[in-house]
Amino acid sequence: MLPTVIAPSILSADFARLGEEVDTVLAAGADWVHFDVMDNHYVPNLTIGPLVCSALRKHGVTAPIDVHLMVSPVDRIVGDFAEAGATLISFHPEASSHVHRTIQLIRAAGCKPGLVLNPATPVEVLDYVLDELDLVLLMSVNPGFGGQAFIPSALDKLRAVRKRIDASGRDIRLEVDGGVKPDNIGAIAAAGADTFVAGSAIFGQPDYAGVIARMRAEVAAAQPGAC
Ligand SMILES: O=C(CO)[C@H](O)[C@H](O)COP(=O)(O)O
Repeated sequence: MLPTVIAPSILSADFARLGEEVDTVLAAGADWVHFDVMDNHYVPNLTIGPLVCSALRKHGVTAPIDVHLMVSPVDRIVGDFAEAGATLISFHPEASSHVHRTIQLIRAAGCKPGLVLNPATPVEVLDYVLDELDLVLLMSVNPGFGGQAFIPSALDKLRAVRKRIDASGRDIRLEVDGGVKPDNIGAIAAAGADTFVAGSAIFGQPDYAGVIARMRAEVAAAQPGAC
């Protein structure tokens, strides 16, 4: 199992103070910045684009920026995010006509590619492309909004994807996103996730460090050896 990554989703941050919010959450122990891009087309919401990613880099953010594209079509925006400083870029197979080509495009742009599975997307979508990926992002809510409840069937799906990743023998991260909280993160970790996105659970509390520490402790208890 790869070391635990806690990736707060800035979707729930105070956008009027975004640079400060990101500095605070990283100082509180977060590993990555999870950057949710919504286009009001693939999902019914509209958020932020490459300009904001680039502004965070100019502000001095050096942590990995984990860009989750909820955008269709996806290919033409990949280069802009790579130039803006994205570290990882994940996309939904439903938003690409040629999934393998989009993965190659992300890697050629110098970023790590990830594929995102919605709650109703079968795990078979990973067939023939898993070995090309650095990350599988499993949605435990339907994409589009923060603050939704974790869909319990995501646990079985995590176990199924974990088996495939282990069988591949490659260091592919298994990330989960949606409704992740201190009181369910242990079960999520036990099901095989190593990378945890949390928006409202972290930014909705005054003590970011306290929430992140509790999350890490729950993961470590569920996955002895994780840190
Ligand atoms: O991608 C997302 C929604 O599409 C968000 O990252 C996700 O829902 C995180 O928010 P929360 O932790 O509040 O559920």
